[in-house]
Amino acid sequence: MSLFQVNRYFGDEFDGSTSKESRSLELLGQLHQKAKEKQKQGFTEDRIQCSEPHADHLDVRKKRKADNVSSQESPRRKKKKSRDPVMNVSANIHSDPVEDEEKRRQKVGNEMKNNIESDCIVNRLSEPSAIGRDGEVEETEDNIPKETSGNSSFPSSFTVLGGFENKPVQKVHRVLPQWLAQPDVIPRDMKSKLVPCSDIRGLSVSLLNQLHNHGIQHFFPVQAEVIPAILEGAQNGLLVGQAGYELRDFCVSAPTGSGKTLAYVIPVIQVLMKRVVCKVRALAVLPTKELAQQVCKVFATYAEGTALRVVMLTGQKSFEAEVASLSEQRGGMRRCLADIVVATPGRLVDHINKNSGMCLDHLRFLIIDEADKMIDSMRQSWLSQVEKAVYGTVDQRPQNIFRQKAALYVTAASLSPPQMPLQKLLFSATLTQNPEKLQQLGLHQPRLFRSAKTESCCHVPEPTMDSHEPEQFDFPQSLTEYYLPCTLSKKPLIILNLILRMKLRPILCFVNSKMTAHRLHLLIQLFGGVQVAEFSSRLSPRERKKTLKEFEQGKINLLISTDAAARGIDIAGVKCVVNYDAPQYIRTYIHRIGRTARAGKPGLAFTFLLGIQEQNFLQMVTEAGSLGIRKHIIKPENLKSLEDRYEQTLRELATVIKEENVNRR
Ligand SMILES: Nc1ncnc2c1ncn2[C@@H]1O[C@H](COP(=O)(O)OP(=O)(O)OP(=O)(O)O)[C@@H](O)[C@H]1O
Repeated sequence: MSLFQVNRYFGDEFDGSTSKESRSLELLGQLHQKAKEKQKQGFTEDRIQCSEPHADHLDVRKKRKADNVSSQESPRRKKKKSRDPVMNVSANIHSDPVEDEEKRRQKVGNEMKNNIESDCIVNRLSEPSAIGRDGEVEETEDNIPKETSGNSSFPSSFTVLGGFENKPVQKVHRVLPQWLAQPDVIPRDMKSKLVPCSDIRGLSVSLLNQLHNHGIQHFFPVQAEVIPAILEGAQNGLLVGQAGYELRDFCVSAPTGSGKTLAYVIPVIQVLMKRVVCKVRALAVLPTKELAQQVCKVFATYAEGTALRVVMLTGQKSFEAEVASLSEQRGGMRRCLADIVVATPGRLVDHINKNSGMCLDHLRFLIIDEADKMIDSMRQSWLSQVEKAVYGTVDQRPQNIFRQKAALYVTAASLSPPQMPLQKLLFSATLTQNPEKLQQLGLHQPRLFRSAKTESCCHVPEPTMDSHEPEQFDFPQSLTEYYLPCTLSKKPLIILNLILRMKLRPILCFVNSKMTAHRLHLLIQLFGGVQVAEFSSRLSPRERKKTLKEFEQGKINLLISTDAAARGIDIAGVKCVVNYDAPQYIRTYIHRIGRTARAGKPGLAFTFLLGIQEQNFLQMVTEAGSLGIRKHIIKPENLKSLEDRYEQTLRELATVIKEENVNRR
């Protein structure tokens, strides 16, 4: 017995009562009838088209012409065309009725096949490599223009891909504003361009004495350029800008360690020392607590012997203690206790919003140090909060004749009442040359001071919109840069070799994470022979301060740090910087290596590079304007004697880390 019985479907009308033969004959008859009807229909349509000229008429003639041409074509091509379902209609009319059933079934199959073929052709059009591989495809290629242009057997719903003209995209050249394109040049050579302090006009004797007492007889080039420019703007005193106008803002771009801090500390002290009433007139904003602390110390040093008071707002003290240092209540009045405020942006905003004693109505200087970093933190909108606190709203403004007003176009109305100037002073070793970024700072008629060898060297490469051209920076002249090709496993041995064998100490060593800083510090501590410490956000601000002090005092030979110490930190006597982990960005590299070779003193920078990092890193550094980075190879035999001890230390380290993890839980 068979598992399946195969029955044939004869149509809806077939009820099984008539015999199969008579049913077939009946169907054949129906087919004949349909064929005759179709033939008649075609005949009538032809006659209508002949008698009534129509737009389609031309198409039909073209089609017929194409049919005639196709009849003269090669048999292979003919065969291909005969698969077209449209062409098959007329063939069916004159065919043998017995074969019709079979052909009908084939027709459906052919239609599907033709559609698939058309698809393939369309797809091949977008694949130039596929065209012309064999005769058939070449034939298709010949037909493309005819078929896509209108009367084709192609289903019109297909979109033909490709065929776009490959036009070269033109570079959009931006024109830099004049102040960026033509800056005031600061000579690069720090040693030969020193200017005696007494040559700068407008500095008081007491301030000159202070400078002398701190071993400064000459100003560095950046100081010699910027100090007189700031003093000049303050010739009219604190209340009115030069000739009654709002003052120009300054941007200063000079290498690390070139003395930018004194370039603003000295003139600000000089201008403010004549003040009568204590008000916050200078505000310096810095990205980290350590930097704010350092700058605050410099301000305090040079404010000694004057009535000026310097206050720091970084969160190192409690909020209440900071509030008390800013103002006091006396006789029903709030009295300001700070002339110069040095702050980090977060803490500053806290005081603006929560401390009623924080009054910026009389602010004369807004100093933004590490300006490029501060632009990055602009999302915190600290600057707009400061400006709001300075200019206030119309109703909040005090009714005195001198009032702070945001700088506008100069008109008779804008100059009455006289404007009380607020001048922004921006400083960085890696100041952006991107006008759009600088625009975020709302600068008023800015003036740029930029370090360069000669005036002609000060050309700022114009950025193009489509290519992110690398920015160029100035590197310290007294710095020698090296890179050390190495493998991951050899890195700890190499740093041990630098400090134990080559006697390069103190070393400031940078890593990319606080975990690496901690573990490398443990490893070297366990190895012995080196006074090592770590510096990262793992430590409290108090611990960090203590560590930096000990490093400065020479109690620590090797300080392993994250980028927390990369910017601005001024530690005297750092002879060597090591990039244990290569920095990812050029700005990070410039600030890290800038912790040595400061104030014109010599310094060394070593960067450990894995094979995979070498090419990109060297390209990045060269494009940024490095004075030259040399290869330094440490011979494997130099590391050999350290290896046994190192292996043992690694095992000890594993135990220590395990214990640490247990204690943490
Ligand atoms: N005229 C000068 N004579 C001698 N030493 C100076 C002079 N000016 C500054 N210095 C010293 O040079 C060192 C670097 O100065 P400073 O920290 O201001 O550099 P910087 O340009 O701000 O560097 P960075 O970009 O890294 O912050 C400091 O130790 C400072 O005391």
